[in-house]
Amino acid sequence: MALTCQSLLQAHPTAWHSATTHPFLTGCQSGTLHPAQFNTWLVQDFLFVKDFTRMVGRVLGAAPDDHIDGLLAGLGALKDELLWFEAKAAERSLDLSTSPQPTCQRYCEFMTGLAQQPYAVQATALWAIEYAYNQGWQLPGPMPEPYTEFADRWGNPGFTDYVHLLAAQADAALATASSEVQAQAEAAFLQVADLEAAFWQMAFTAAEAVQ
Ligand SMILES: Cc1ncc(C[n+]2csc(CCO)c2C)c(N)n1
Repeated sequence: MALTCQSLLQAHPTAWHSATTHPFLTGCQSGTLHPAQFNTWLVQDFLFVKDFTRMVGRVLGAAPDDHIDGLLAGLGALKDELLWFEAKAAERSLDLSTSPQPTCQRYCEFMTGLAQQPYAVQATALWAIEYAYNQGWQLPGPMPEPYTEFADRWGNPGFTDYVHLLAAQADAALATASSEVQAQAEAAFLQVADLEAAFWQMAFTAAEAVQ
């Protein structure tokens, strides 16, 4: 039977739980997160999203005809996303021209390496990266200010629909993939889960020194 996004979630509940639940997110919800922790995340995630945009461009280059529309819509939304990150950073007087931390760097290198993988693997990783935020920002429950807009941005019905589309596209590609490619897709899913958990941890601890 072909691998699907749903079967990946069912096979790896612990890894996915670590990717989508973290004291960083519950700290936003309870109001106990230190601003330095949030600001570290904001700056590093801007750097991440810039590289993610390049990755989506490469996925588009590998996509079958009937996946182009959906990926183009995602790329269009990323233009607004990057401007929004810049506005949020300006509100907080944060300098975005900083270096990526090692964990962010590692995640960006993973995304660069995906270009060498078959489209089914790229589509699976793209879905997992987006779904991690779609779930992670919603799971703690309603977010108080100043985090409400962050949770709404990735929890709103339009973004949730987009993530469902990405899952359908990944499932379609996996349906005709060899067992070797399916195994590569599973490995990529687990790498995304690990990198997501590490990214939260990076923001949560990196700021301790300046608290
Ligand atoms: C570490 C990290 N992982 C996943 C995302 C999710 N994500 C990447 S780009 C984007 C905008 C819409 O496509 C979203 C929600 C993130 N931001 N940061």
